[in-house]
Amino acid sequence: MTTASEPLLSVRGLRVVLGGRHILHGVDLDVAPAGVTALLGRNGAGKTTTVRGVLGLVPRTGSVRFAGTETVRLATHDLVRRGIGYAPEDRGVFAGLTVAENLRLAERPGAGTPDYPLVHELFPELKARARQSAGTLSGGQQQMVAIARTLLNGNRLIIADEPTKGLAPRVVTEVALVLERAARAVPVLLVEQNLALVRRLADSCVVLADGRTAHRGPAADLLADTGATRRLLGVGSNSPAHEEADA
Ligand SMILES: Nc1ncnc2c1ncn2[C@@H]1O[C@H](COP(=O)(O)OP(=O)(O)OP(=O)(O)O)[C@@H](O)[C@H]1O
Repeated sequence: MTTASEPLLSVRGLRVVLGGRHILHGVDLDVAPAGVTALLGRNGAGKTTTVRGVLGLVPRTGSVRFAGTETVRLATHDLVRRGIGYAPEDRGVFAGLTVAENLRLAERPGAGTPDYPLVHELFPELKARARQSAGTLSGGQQQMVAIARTLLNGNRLIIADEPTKGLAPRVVTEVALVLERAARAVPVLLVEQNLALVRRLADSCVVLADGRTAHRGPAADLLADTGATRRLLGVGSNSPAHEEADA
C-alpha cells in the first residue's frame, strides 16, 4: 500500500535495450498519487519507450514500483490488472464502432462493475453520443473516448501518451478539458510536448534527454526557467508555438 506522501509510481534506473541498441540508460521518475505528472523530452528522448517499459511491453531492468509493489518482473496483463490504464498516442479508437461499443470493449473481466457513472459524470457528452459512430467524432471527442476507457475499470493511474499530437489548437483546448476532468478522478502520467498544456495541467514534471532523466521537479519551476526549457526541450517556455492550449 502507499501512504499519502509516497509516489503512486516510482521508477528508478529503468533501462531498455531494443534491437541491440541501448534506448534507456537509467530513467528515474515519480508519479504523485494525485494530479498530473508530465513526462517531457525532445523527439527521440525516450518518452514512449519509458511508458512501454513501465507497462512491461518491452524487456526492461531497474525498478518500477507501483502502489508499493515492485512490478518490474510482472507481465503487462498483471500490471493492467493492478490498475494502470493506458491511452495510446493514436487513441486506439475503433472508428467503425459506436461510442458505446468502444466503451463496452474496454470493460475488463474481474475488475468489478464497469464505472459508467464516473465516465458519464465526467463526460456527459459520451452518454449523449453513445450511438454515434466513433469515426465521426472530432479528435477531441475521440480522445475523450480513449480516456473514458481507462476510467471504466477502477484504474489507479492513467498514462496518456501525447494526447494532443497532431491536433489543431482548438482541439488541444478540448483535450486539455478532458484531461483536467479525468485527473480529478485518477492521477495521470501525461507524455506531452505542448508546454502550454503542461503549464495548464501538470503539477510536476520529468524531462528525459538521450534516454536518461535530465530534470525532475515542479512543472511551474521548469516553465518559469526559459534557459532550462531551451536547454532541455529546445524551446522557450513562452514560445508561441507551445501556447495553443491557453487559447
Ligand atoms: N523497437 C525499436 N528498435 C530500435 N530503436 C527504437 C525502437 N523503438 C524506439 N527506438 C528508438 O529509441 C529512441 C527513443 O524513442 P521513443 O519513441 O521512446 O522517443 P520519444 O521521446 O517518445 O520520441 P517522440 O517524441 O518522437 O515520440 C529513438 O531514437 C527511437 O528511434
